[in-house]
Amino acid sequence: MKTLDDLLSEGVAGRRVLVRADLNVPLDGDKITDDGRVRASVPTIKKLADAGAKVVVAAHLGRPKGTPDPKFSLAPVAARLGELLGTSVALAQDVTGASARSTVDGLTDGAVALLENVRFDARETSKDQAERTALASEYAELADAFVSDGFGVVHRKQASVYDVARLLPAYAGGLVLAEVEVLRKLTGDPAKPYVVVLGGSKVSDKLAVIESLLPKVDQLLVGGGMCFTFLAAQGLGVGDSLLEADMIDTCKRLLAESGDKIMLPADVVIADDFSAEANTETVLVAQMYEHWKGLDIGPITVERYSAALEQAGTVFWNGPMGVFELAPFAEGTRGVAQAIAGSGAFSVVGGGDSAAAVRRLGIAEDGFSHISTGGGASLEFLEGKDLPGVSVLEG
Ligand SMILES: Nc1ncnc2c1ncn2[C@@H]1O[C@H](COP(=O)(O)OP(=O)(O)O)[C@@H](O)[C@H]1O
Ligand SMILES: O=C(OP(=O)(O)O)[C@H](O)COP(=O)(O)O
Repeated sequence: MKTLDDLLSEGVAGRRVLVRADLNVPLDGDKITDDGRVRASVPTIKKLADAGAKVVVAAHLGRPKGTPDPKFSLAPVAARLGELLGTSVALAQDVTGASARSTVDGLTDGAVALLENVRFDARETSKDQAERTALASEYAELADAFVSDGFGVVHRKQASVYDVARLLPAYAGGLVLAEVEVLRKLTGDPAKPYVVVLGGSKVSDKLAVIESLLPKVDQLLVGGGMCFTFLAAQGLGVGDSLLEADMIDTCKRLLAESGDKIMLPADVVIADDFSAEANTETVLVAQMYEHWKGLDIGPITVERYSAALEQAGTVFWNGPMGVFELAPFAEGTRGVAQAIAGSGAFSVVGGGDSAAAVRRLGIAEDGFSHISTGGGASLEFLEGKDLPGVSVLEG
């Protein structure tokens, strides 16, 4: 696999280099609430710019529906990236259209431009390889070389992650290399017990991962939006909580096959609305109300999960335990984060929101051995799955 250092030693002055970064940050309106991913992307971009490249950054934000949507514009990200780089970053108004082409044509050596959200073009995430390749060819026309540095997105077989790497000379960026190196420590011979904590809201993505992860771990602690499909599989009513109904049978089977490894919440914080002003109650999982939503794990659960984490030799955590962005539902995530940070285990936390939660809840970052920018990407790596955005670089 060729790396950023190889590209730099080939010489990049005056060459256009397309960098796929993961700039998918949490926003409150147009305010970035955690800029961790932007910061993590700076070193690679800066090295290229300092070496005189014309740097063209491609990234996604959220999950727009394949068409331009101002809510998902990268404008706030372009501004923040410019502040961190100490230079202005031109934002193209489209992905590969007239604005992108003229923005790239206007770049001087060492300057940086950002394309608009790549997911504004439906071909980016298409299942049809020909469609993705057509878009990838348009990216390839904007650059002479490609650097894959968006670790958080390397598990996606998408045009700006995978297909473009087949059309341009492609190199692994510093962030991708660093993340893979740390995560390898978890796939070798992790110190036991190896405890994985899973939560968050990308339920179907992550339920799919559990099956292959279970044989590798000693204990799986489930919280966040993830837990309700398991609780439903146990025959419990979960009200209006996040539920992946077509995965209930899978969860039943997983509980039957590996129930001793899977820990589920004993109590949850429920609310009559998805809001900080909602009425809330803490109830045992068998007592959830119809039409209320489970938005956090409860204190009994935090205590049990903390006890398991105290014993751990290795911990991997992805996905907040609740809607930590709203104060009434932040305590589960805080409690589990504190338990991991205090455990003394080799600990990795991964995922845009999980990493943001650590910082926002004021948990000391040095309590974790590594804070990864990728949640789903880390999980798929730990599962032993091929990461298309990495293996494509291996040729
Ligand atoms: N019980 C829940 N119901 C709905 N959303 C939840 C729940 N618990 C956590 N979340 C949400 O999950 C989101 C993060 O999920 P995800 O993207 O899977 O994590 P990460 O970015 O760390 O990989 C957060 O915005 C959080 O509010
Ligand atoms: O936020 C991300 O992943 P994560 O929530 O698993 O950390 C990445 O930017 C990938 O986004 P996607 O899951 O919409 O493809």
